[in-house]
Amino acid sequence: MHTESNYLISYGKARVPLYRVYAKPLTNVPPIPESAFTGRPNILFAAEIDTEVFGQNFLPAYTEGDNTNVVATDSMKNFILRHALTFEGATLEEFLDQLGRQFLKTYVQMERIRLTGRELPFTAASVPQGEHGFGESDVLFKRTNDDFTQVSLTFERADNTLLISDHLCSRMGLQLLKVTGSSFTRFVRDAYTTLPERVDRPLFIYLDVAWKYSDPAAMLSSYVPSEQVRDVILTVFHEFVSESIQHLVHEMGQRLLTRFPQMAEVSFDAQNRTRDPLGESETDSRVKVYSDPFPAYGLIKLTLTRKQ
Ligand SMILES: O=c1[nH]c(=O)c2[nH]c(=O)[nH]c2[nH]1
Repeated sequence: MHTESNYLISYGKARVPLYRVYAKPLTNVPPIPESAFTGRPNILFAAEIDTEVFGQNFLPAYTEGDNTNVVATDSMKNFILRHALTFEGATLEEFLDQLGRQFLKTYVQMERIRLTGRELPFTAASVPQGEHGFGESDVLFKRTNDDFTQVSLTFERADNTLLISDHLCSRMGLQLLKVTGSSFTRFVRDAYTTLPERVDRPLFIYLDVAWKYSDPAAMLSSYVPSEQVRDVILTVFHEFVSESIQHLVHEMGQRLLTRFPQMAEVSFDAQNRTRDPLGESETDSRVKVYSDPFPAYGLIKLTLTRKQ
């Protein structure tokens, strides 16, 4: 006996790691004033891929133990790795676009699929180059815990074609500390307020930024590299004297919408990780020491959508 229920179900494989070597270099990226980034060699193309299958036709697997419409998640892992070998593109967006279409073409059992890719960041080692000083190795790469690209694409069937029904591109995990040139003053003061007004504070933020294209096809034809998005964020933070994180992310969002006309929307998740001042030099007021604050952190969000 089962109680009559509504079901929301999905299944898939999470965090399939792949390390593809000698992928196609990314070249001819149009330069922007805030960034030196115009491409990358892709000697090492490393990412983690998640698959999530949605629909109702595999509900019998849950309710009756009938796996007729279930694709083993182990096969999904093999499918991803096999296609990584033949991938001829240069971006995570292209890889997920091809992979999503191939999944739905191969498996009629899948109604809708969401693929998420997270770059595993590596940087080329800096090595001596004879008389030319130091330069980037073309064989040795160093795994970093740096910020990274993340892309999520959802594919579904429509009549006889496949379409991207949702997408989100992002740069995740930025951790930025600006030592001077940020303030936070004139906020509500009452019996609960202990925070002093700070005209100049060392602003430390954790930041994720995400964007959507007006037309998802522009992801391939008019690609926005997350490295350039990161560099726009760094430039704005460097230049702008903000009154708050709210003020800062708004300025970043406006600059991104101006710089990239193909973006329809940009959104931010910012955490305030500013440290508490613990000491100041008596001889040089620029010299200060900070330490960890109370462990809870401020959370600031913003979504900017281009007006039609
Ligand atoms: O930039 C900030 N925004 C806030 O909303 C806030 N609140 C707070 O205590 N410190 C800060 N800093």
